[in-house]
Amino acid sequence: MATVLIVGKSNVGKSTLFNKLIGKKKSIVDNKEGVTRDAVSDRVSYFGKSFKLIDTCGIFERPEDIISERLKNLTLNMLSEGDIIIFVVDGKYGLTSEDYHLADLLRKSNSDVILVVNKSENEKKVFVNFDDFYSLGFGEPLFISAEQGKNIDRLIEEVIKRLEKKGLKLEEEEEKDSIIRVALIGRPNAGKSTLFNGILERERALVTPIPGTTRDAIDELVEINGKKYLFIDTAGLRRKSKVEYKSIDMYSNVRSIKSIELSDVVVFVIDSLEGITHQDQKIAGIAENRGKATVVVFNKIDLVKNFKYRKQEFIEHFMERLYFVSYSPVVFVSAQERYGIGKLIKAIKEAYNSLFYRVQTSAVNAVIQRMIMFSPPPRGLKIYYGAQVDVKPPTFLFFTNGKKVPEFYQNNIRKIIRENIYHFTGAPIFLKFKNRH
Ligand SMILES: Nc1nc2c(ncn2[C@@H]2O[C@H](COP(=O)(O)OP(=O)(O)OP(=O)(O)O)[C@@H](O)[C@H]2O)c(=O)[nH]1
Ligand SMILES: Nc1nc2c(ncn2[C@@H]2O[C@H](COP(=O)(O)OP(=O)(O)OP(=O)(O)O)[C@@H](O)[C@H]2O)c(=O)[nH]1
Repeated sequence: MATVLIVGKSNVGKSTLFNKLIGKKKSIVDNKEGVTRDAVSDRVSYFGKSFKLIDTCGIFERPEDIISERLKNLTLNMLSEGDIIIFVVDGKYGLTSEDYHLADLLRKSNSDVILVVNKSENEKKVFVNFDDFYSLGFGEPLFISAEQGKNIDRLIEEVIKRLEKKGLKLEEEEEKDSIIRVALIGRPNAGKSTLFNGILERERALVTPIPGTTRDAIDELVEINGKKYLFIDTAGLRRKSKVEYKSIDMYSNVRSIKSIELSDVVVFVIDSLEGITHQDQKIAGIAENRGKATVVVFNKIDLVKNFKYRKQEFIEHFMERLYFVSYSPVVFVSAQERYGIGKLIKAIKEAYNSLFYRVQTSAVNAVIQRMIMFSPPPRGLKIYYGAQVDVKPPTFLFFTNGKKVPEFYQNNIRKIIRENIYHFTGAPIFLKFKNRH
């Protein structure tokens, strides 16, 4: 993967910039000098393109400081690893000998350098030192404010332009790993244990128990047809001693939410005789919110009289109560009679694959343009173009004129994507909007 390093003396805002570029909080930001101790690395994703970003530890001027010396050597070794170096200087306090020293090193190492003047929210102040920045010898500097997000997109675009000019491939690969993490969630007595045991038995699965993240949780790695599934928090499910675990907290919010967080696919087990409750709705909402794939299981269909003729009723019940995850596959099962289990496994796999599916930018824009024509956005709102920018969950970014996009129109966009490009069965679609200017 193409690699970009952030280099600069202490306290110029490297960690702040790193966080801004990756969009998460990862390195520690502190206004004491030398707080960033180790190099941190992560991926920057931008319109389906990505590169690896490394926040280097600071280079310090005092050779008598042993730790700093070690860090300095580390950084020097790293310079050779970077395809591009983002050299950060401080626009608020201007240049010091450290910056010139570092510039020398960078020139000697033949690195491709983008000079970035951070803390440039106050342009007047910056302009006092304008010539100084040129004198570093890296051409025209880019003035940014990591803290306020100013010119961050321009910086990313410049990085991408230069990386591509070097012939480096930036198209994102799928980041699927080989294990599908599954949580079985449902009210007490819905039949989760019976279902889990049914899966193990019916699929003649290979099972490896793994201690989970909470003290009394057990995750189990199950291999079905050569594919690995990690079932999250099966402590209450496997060999249930009814007295020990019965009902107490398998549906307590905290425990369910924890399981949801750890999983890729959430399987909602519903007792067909009881139907979907308010609690089920709440938990499904949480799963959707966290970007998890969902599968809905109506269990105990052996107890439903005339089930064959009543299937549609259940579907309608699902659409009414769980309309916000209406993209989920619905599977009818009798855990006790081991019926429907193969279909359930297929649905889990499909939902998981949807999480990672990527559609083409041209397709997104074609359908969005049509949508704008036939069902125009509310007055004052303009949507220009967009692209899928991420997976897990599939996330789309649209450029607008900055007007708020109402919820109903966002739902229209999702619907249009599902109906005309890819259905993303089981996966939520996240939307982001950005002012073009
Ligand atoms: N005014 C202003 N301050 C900033 C900006 N970016 C970062 N800072 C501040 O500068 C200080 C240093 O930021 P860091 O991101 O920790 O700097 P660093 O280069 O990683 O520092 P070391 O850990 O010492 O290497 C913090 O107090 C930040 O809040 C900016 O764009 N404008
Ligand atoms: N008839 C019928 N009974 C079922 C089915 N699935 C589960 N049951 C019964 O429903 C009861 C509850 O099943 P469990 O598997 O213990 O349910 P659970 O969701 O694990 O329950 P908690 O541990 O309380 O959360 C048991 O008596 C099961 O035998 C089914 O498909 N059909």
